[in-house]
Amino acid sequence: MTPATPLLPPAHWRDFLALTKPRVMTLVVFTGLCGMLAAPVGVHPVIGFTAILCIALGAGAAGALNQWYESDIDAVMRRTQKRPLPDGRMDRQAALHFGVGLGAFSVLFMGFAVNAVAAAILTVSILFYVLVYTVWLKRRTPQNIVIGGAAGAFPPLIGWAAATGDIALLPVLLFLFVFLWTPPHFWALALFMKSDYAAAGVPMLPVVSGERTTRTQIGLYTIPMAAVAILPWPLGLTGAIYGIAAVLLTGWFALLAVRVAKRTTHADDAMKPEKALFKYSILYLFVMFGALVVDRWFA
Ligand code: HEM
Ligand SMILES: CC(C)=CCC/C(C)=C/CC/C(C)=C/COP(=O)(O)OP(=O)(O)O
Repeated sequence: MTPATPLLPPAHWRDFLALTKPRVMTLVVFTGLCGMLAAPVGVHPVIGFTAILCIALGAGAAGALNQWYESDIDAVMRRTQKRPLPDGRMDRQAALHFGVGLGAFSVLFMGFAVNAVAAAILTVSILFYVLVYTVWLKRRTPQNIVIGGAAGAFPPLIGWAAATGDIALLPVLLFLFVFLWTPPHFWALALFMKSDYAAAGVPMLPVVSGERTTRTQIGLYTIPMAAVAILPWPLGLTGAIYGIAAVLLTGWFALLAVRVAKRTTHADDAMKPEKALFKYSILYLFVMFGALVVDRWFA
């Protein structure tokens, strides 16, 4: 007989906030904002604000549903053990209702207040993160983040669509850029979090195929990522501000990726190259999208 689940008191608002993965989502929302600001048409500030709010709420909902589904894994990994569900600070039903309610609200609000195209892409990204990545692929294949990672690449498209009601070549390139950035971003982290994933039985690339393959794959994905990062400039979609920033920032990314790829065993660096690449990957995406907006507005 299964023991009855003890009734938990209502969770603190901070725990609901933690369910939305606020730190990761800042970059998701920022790329959405930059996608909107890079569009060739002005947006009414209220509509613009609403669109960004909806991306934030939708992404938060996706994060909550992800945590609802995988609290068993989160309970095993040191990095995630203190989350509200594995730590027993929140009732599972509450997390589920919060995620579904917030997700539905974000999509409907986007649809009614902004436009149907933005609402449709937001729906796809939430479903992609929750169903394709979390439920279907994460526990099955080391390609989980390659395919499922597409979810996190949609926000620039959503932001652009919120402004124009349409999609175009530049936001598609931005989608591809984040899509190709995700494997080096995540596998760099997975290299130094390998034992956590192994303990939880999650088939991340370093666990299944080993460190050597992961390092090579990071190097390989960096090549098309770099090409797509710079491409908007020669295509005339951006000016030299973005172009020069892209060349320099991407050059540094490539250098770090080569250091990760070449590393064979553990040397005594101040910081392991994979840790340096992971940290830089976040700063890199922030600055690249910032440079895009500066270029489109001031060039
Ligand atoms: C499937 C794709 C991805 C996976 C599996 C992944 C995984 C992770 C993990 C495990 C962390 C450590 C966070 C933590 O300590 O809880 C992290 C950090 C982070 N990720 Fe990703 N990520 C992915 C895609 C993205 C995307 C698309 C973005 C934004 C565009 C992003 C932005 C960030 C940021 C900003 C952080 C740092 C958070 C902090 O400061 O704690 N990630 N990522
Ligand atoms: C609606 C919308 C724009 C959604 C975007 C959601 C999205 C794909 C965000 C970035 C990806 C992310 C948080 C991965 C965490 O992986 P994980 O879930 O394996 O990490 P964990 O081990 O920390 O739970």
